[in-house]
This record gives sequence, structure tokens and C-alpha cells, in this order.
Amino acid sequence: MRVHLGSDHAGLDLKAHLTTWLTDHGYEPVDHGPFVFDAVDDYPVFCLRAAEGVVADRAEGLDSLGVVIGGSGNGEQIAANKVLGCRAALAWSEETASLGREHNDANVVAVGGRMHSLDDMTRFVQVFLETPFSGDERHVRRIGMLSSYDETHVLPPLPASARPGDA
Ligand SMILES: O=C[C@H](O)[C@H](O)[C@H](O)COP(=O)(O)O
Repeated sequence: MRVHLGSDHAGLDLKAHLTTWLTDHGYEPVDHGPFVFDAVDDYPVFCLRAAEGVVADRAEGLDSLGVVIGGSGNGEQIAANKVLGCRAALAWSEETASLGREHNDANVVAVGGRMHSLDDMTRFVQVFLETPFSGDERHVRRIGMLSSYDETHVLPPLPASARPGDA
């Protein structure tokens, strides 16, 4: 499996660690930078490229996921989710990492490099990469609503039970 990585200065150390770890574990890492420490670099530059790499691979039928890393993971997740076809989940525990795949079929995971130990973050990424999407009908339906909104910008209809005054 190919794994696209992007970060900023706050995620640089973890990205370097993960690149080696991924290679050692049979993955094909693709590093979108940064490659040197620059305390004022900007995560969108690198995380948008990583997310685009995942989406392009998957459009060609390749097995591909992404990892974006910053101080909190928040901005990196937001950046990745700007790319059409990317679903980026923020992982801050093993459970949120696995749920990102099981329930959300996320194809990119965001991690906060200033929030956890190196071992914990590596484990979150490992869990994310190794967990399959459940494929359950309810999750497929919800993901379909998001994809449809991406394409049409039309809101999904409210169910009868959720209309104001119907409670
Ligand atoms: O959400 C954004 C990330 O956490 C960034 O890594 C963070 O904002 C960078 O902060 P600073 O520029 O203060 O190092």
C-alpha cells in the first residue's frame, strides 16, 4: 500500500519517523514535505499535496492512504478535507483511529505531533492503516450524503422526525 505523507514544522520529526517505519513494515511512503525544518512553514502547502496524492492514486485503482501531521492535527485535517474525494479523520487515540476507518472510510488520518508520544502516534497510524471500512449500510449511506453534497451542494433532505415542530 502507498502512504502519502505531509506535515509542517511541528510534524516534521514524526513524519521522518513514520517514513522509516512505513518502509520497514512493507508500505510505500510518498513524502510531500517539508524536508527541512522551517519554523514558519505552512501546513496547507504539504497537506493538500498529500491528500491530492491519495485521491489521484485511488482514482487509478491503487491502494493508497495518507497521513498528515502538524502540532494539533486540526489544520492538517482541515487542509486535507479541502481536496475533493479526501475524507480526513483526526486520530487522538487508537479508538478514534480505528473508527475513522470503520465508520467513516477515511482515506487520510491527521495526527497532532505535539499532542502524543512518538510511540502512541505511530500506533494510531498503524491502527488506521490496518483497519478496514466496515461497509455497514448506515455508514455507506452517510458517506454517500457527503459525497453527494460535494458534487451538488444540495443538502440532504430532513427526515420527517427532524422537521421543526414535528417533535
Ligand atoms: O493546526 C495547525 C497545526 O497544529 C500547526 O502545526 C500549528 O498551528 C503550528 O503552530 P506554530 O506556527 O505556532 O508552530
